[in-house]
Amino acid sequence: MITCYIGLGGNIANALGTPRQHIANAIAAFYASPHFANVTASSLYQSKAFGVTDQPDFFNAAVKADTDLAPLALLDFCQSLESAAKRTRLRHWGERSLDVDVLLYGDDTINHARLTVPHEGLFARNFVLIPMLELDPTLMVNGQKLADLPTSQQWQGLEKLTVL
Ligand SMILES: Nc1ncnc2c1ncn2[C@@H]1O[C@H](COP(=O)(O)OP(=O)(O)OP(=O)(O)O)[C@@H](O)[C@H]1O
Ligand SMILES: Nc1nc2c(c(=O)[nH]1)N=C(CO)CN2
Repeated sequence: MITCYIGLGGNIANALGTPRQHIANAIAAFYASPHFANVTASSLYQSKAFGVTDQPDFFNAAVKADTDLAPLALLDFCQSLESAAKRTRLRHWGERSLDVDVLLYGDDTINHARLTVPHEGLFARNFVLIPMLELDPTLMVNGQKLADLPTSQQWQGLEKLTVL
């Protein structure tokens, strides 16, 4: 079993539910699947949209779990959750009903056409870092203690998150 971190996000409702419901359903799927053990989920966070800013606030959360899935099978599982939420995605970095990303897969570095791990932008996105740190305040990635990042340059200019 490998410990993985998954990032969840979304900011628009569709016929199947609100972004909060989509995230809650996705978290429930990790608890329900036989491929995951020791599942823990962060709080839900709300933040201003990062990148493309003329869109509704995002909801984000993270999941930590031990998995027996290989990396690409884990990505398939994440994408099946997006499909189950009938993912709506309007533009690059734009509105979406549900985004499910593989953030970390053990200590592995993966550079595959379909999968980059650690997830690109992980270090620069507070809506990813803060939920991950809630799950493990001592988390290290590539020799970098994530808890040190909020004081770094990359933290500047990002909106403070609200715990719901
Ligand atoms: N760590 C990762 N987690 C999830 N998807 C990844 C990862 N690394 C690469 N990908 C690839 O990224 C592709 C696009 O993902 P997605 O549609 O969520 O785009 P995005 O990064 O959210 O940006 P966009 O705004 O263009 O949608 C996926 O098809 C997947 O193969
Ligand atoms: N706050 C926040 N902003 C975003 C997010 C997100 O999940 N949270 N996802 C995006 C597209 O991947 C673009 N901007």
